[in-house]
Amino acid sequence: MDILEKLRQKLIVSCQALEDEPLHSPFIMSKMALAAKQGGASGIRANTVQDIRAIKQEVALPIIGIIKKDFANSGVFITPTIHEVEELYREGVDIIAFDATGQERPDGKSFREFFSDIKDKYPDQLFMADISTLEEAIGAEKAGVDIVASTLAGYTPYSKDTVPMNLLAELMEYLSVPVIAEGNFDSPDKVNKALQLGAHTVVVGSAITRPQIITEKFSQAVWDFNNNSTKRER
Ligand SMILES: CC(=O)N[C@H](C=O)[C@@H](O)[C@H](O)[C@H](O)COP(=O)(O)O
Repeated sequence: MDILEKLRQKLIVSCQALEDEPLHSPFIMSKMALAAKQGGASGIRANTVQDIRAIKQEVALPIIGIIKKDFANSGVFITPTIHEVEELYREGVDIIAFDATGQERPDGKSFREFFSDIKDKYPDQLFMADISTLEEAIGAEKAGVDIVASTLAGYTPYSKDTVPMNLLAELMEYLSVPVIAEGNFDSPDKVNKALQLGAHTVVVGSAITRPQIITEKFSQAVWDFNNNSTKRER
């Protein structure tokens, strides 16, 4: 069975912790991946060759690989240039994901130029386009990507007000390639709704693998309680 078929209507868990996050460590990400697998995940999304290598030692699940890299001259940070694609290809991942937004890229190329370079070089690799608008999604599909994902909805300056679920509904209407729901699908209800809308699969990250963000939600509940004037004293 091919990878896309294996992932159809399944859960993918994103196991990522950047350098400034408490769980930053390939070892910890590999254990997160194991926990995700035990909880029923069918795939893992991971950042950096080091994390991917550690995760492969721990679980035999399909991997969506990315390399995040910041450039001073560009807002594009998910697998931004052909160099990161080369690193991921050399390591070997089932799907390589990258920024397919309309933002200026660090190498000065348009998305189309970037994609045609990597497709020419690696014709058999599966490629996933992380987009933030319907227009970018249509452009990515036309360019020939294998998968489109809503990952960057809300993260580009011009998509700040986008509700990922609404964008997903639009993507389902206009695209023919498989669409992955990713980015703030942070509850079981939203995962269910995304699948009902026709998402090929759903990627969940922070709500499972970023404990500092999970804790914030509980802290907020405590803060709300303490700042509520109808609070009952005992
Ligand atoms: C914008 C950005 O940097 N997104 C990243 C993409 O790889 C990850 O940090 C997210 O955790 C991932 O997309 C899953 O989304 P969420 O954590 O909302 O379930």
